[in-house]
Amino acid sequence: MNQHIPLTGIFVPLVTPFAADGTIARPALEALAHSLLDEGVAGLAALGTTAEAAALDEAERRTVVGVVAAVCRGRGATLLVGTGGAGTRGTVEALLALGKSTPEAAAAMVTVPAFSRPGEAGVVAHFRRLAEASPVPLVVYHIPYRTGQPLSAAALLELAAVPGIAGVKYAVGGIDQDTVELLGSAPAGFAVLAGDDAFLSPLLALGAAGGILASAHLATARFVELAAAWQAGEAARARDLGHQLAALAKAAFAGPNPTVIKAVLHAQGRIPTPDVRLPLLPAGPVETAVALAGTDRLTR
Ligand SMILES: O=C(O)C1=N[C@H](C(=O)O)C[C@H](O)C1
Repeated sequence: MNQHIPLTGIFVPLVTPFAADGTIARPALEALAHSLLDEGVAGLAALGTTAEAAALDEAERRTVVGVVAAVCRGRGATLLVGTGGAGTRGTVEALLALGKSTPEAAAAMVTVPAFSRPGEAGVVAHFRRLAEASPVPLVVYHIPYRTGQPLSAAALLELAAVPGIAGVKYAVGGIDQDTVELLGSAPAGFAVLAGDDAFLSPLLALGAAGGILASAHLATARFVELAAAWQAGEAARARDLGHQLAALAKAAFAGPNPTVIKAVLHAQGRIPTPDVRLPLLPAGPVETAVALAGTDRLTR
């Protein structure tokens, strides 16, 4: 098992930039990764939802991980890699392959099995099996509005006690009793990372270790500043900045992720096209202009 690296701060799940011919724009991906690290993020996540991982073929996924891993290696940054699928056996195989190909990955981000709705006990058994077999620590990616599988605080705390499970990317679309219970009872060393951009600030206020956030492609240094402000207990400053960044996140998610973010990155000249792959459709001009203006307000 990999050295257990503390997962704190802001992580950006990178978009996959495409060239005009539809291939992966490797130089743009590399430059984007460097620019985010220059702005102070703790690390990068390859092959998140934001990367359109489901629309990439196996060779393209290898390319993305290779580029992002090389940047993280060179910069001493923490690397997370989205891995696995809805089945336990296939996910074990994917984790073993990740351990071989990318042993420096600090953790594999593994989604709660989608679509089969196995129930809480099934989810816990799934992750126990993965953690036993995996050469890489796991971050449970809990996003019930995508997977269809809710989890109580009790189930998440059961997962938190499993050796080899380093944290949870928490994206339940709100804050409720389970959220408060989870953050109040999570063991030391288990990282609760915000995965819903609009709820980053309140989750940090409740004690989250950081966040994995697509909208942190934009106004990156301000997201880093927000995490640092909550860490330092500067509540007034953090609260104000948190509200501004929540507004930016709302604009960045006005279309399906990552359509608006790609459009803004393209408008900023940071990626060669705003292109996304079907079934996603490109962001419209209005959403793009609103998110671009919001980014400009926070970065000027
Ligand atoms: O790719 C990710 O990781 C993220 N995906 C979420 C989603 O698309 O639902 C959003 C979050 O910002 C990061």
